[in-house]
Amino acid sequence: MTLSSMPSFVPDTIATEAKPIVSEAQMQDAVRTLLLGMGEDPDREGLRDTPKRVVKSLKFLSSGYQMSLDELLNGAVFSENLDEMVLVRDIDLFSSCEHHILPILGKAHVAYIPNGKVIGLSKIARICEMYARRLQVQERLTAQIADALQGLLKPQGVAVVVEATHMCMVMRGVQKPGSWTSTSAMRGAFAGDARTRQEFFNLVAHSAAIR
Ligand SMILES: Nc1nc2c(ncn2[C@@H]2O[C@H](COP(=O)(O)OP(=O)(O)OP(=O)(O)O)[C@@H](O)[C@H]2O)c(=O)[nH]1
Ligand SMILES: [Zn+2]
Repeated sequence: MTLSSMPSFVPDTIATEAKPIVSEAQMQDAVRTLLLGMGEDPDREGLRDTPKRVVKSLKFLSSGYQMSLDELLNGAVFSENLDEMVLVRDIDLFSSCEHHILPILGKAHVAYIPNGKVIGLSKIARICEMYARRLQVQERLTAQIADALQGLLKPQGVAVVVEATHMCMVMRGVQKPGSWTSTSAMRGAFAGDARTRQEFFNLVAHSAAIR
């Protein structure tokens, strides 16, 4: 099964009712335990506020679970009788891999062909951010961005390419700095029409040529 034909296999939001309530203090205690496990002294001056900082940081990096498409969209979908491709490329992405909670750093290129509706350009980047600020695998992040746009705009098609490097493959584990992973999700015309897909890839490649 190709990525483009893969169904979206993870719910858009995580069911809140099933989630245990974990207090900020419990989270900080857990970080303190991790520091002890790392052979550190959590009471030394430099680390005294670290549990608090780490919890704050983790909450930010997972804040995408608290966001909704409706909220971030803020009504910025406009009726337009256009059918030319819109591409926003080189959207910086900072996500966290769900296996190691280490950074995934990269860029997204997102295109769609309208079908009576266009979306505020910044909202495309905001959609990328919402899904990036969750624990992710790159393939799912890519598919979620595509499916969100497909659902919101019912466009003629959506294409998303994500190029990223995974710190879990760079700083640890297999230790391969310089390795980049490309994932794509094609919907509608981009999945069904090779020429449309090619036009998208040409535009994305052009972006690489001018950087
Ligand atoms: N498909 C996919 N795999 C990922 C992603 N991020 C991390 N991984 C992989 O998830 C796998 C987890 O493998 P495990 O063997 O369970 O974990 P590990 O012992 O830490 O593996 P190593 O990274 O090989 O040391 C690794 O191969 C990672 O490279 C991602 O976004 N997509
Ligand atoms: Zn990882």
